[in-house]
Amino acid sequence: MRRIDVFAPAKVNLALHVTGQRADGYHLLDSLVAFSPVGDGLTLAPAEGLGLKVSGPEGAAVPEGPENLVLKAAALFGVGAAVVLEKCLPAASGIGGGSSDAAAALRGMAALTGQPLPEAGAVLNLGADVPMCLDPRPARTRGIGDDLTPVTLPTLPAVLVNPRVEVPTPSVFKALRRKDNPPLPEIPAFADAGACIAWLAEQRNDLQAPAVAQAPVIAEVLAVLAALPGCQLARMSGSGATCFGLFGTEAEAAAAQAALAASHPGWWSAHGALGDQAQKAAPQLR
Ligand SMILES: C[C@@](CO)(OP(=O)(O)O)[C@H](O)COP(=O)(O)OP(=O)(O)OC[C@H]1O[C@@H](n2ccc(N)nc2=O)[C@H](O)[C@@H]1O
Ligand SMILES: Nc1ncnc2c1ncn2[C@@H]1O[C@H](COP(=O)(O)OP(=O)(O)O)[C@@H](O)[C@H]1O
Repeated sequence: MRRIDVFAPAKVNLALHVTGQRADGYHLLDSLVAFSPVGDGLTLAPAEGLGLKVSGPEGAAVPEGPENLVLKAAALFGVGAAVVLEKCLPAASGIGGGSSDAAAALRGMAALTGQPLPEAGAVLNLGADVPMCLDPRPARTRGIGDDLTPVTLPTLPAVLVNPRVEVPTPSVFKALRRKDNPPLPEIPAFADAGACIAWLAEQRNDLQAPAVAQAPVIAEVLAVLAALPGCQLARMSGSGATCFGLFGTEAEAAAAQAALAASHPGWWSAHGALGDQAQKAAPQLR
């Protein structure tokens, strides 16, 4: 029987500037995103009806019913499928796990059925982060996350850390004081990872301060990351609470993650070079 495997990479907001708010309450963003080789795995097979089984180390935190974004995405194709989600990314953590799962389900269902991907409006309806996760390459994202411009970035060795507190995205946006912050400047062509990190250091995540106010442990995560040998920049992703540290080499990032896992065994962490995961995320027929 045909079976499709699809990888759903974590999304990282390297910078996230909140530049305005629409009449419907959604915020206008100007963000630079890249994708991690760490993520969730989906397997899809033909079936009479639509069904989902969730497994994996982080599976207990996500719903298995129709509210799971994987089922909402798969339902857009109007045919049955048996889907297994291997959940490795912490849920509601600012690295778009649910959005990336939904995007992977769309890629997988298109491969399984031969149908085209749903139109842009239906994809965006699943979540503001789903369009950027559909083709997981570095991009500048504007609008509410749906206006995408591909960018070329050097790969960025990184450590991801989540202190295991959930900060709901709506409450972080609500707590934001200023909604009319300056956008990103023009994104230059970076000579190497060091030049990119130096430029990123001048940018911001405008959601970081309101997230820290709701979950002060995020400040501790940022301080611990910044103190790891070789860490050149520590920042929060999305609406948190996951933070990332950027390093000069993958060996430094791996060593830093090992040290952090030993000193803070209660925190989730992972390492890998942020960049273009489109190839790894392409549906594989088994
Ligand atoms: C903040 C970001 C940055 O990439 O990432 P995460 O923290 O979710 O990873 C995203 O904008 C989140 O995208 P996503 O999680 O898909 O959002 P949605 O489900 O569409 O919206 C959840 C809620 O977040 C708020 N929201 C979301 C996006 C946006 N541009 N403005 C908003 O105000 C709204 O209150 C909305 O009801
Ligand atoms: N497949 C899924 N994975 C994770 N969360 C999901 C999924 N489907 C639905 N959700 C719900 O979506 C919410 C946001 O999850 P997620 O997309 O991981 O957040 P974030 O984008 O902040 O990392 C959670 O509260 C969770 O219950």
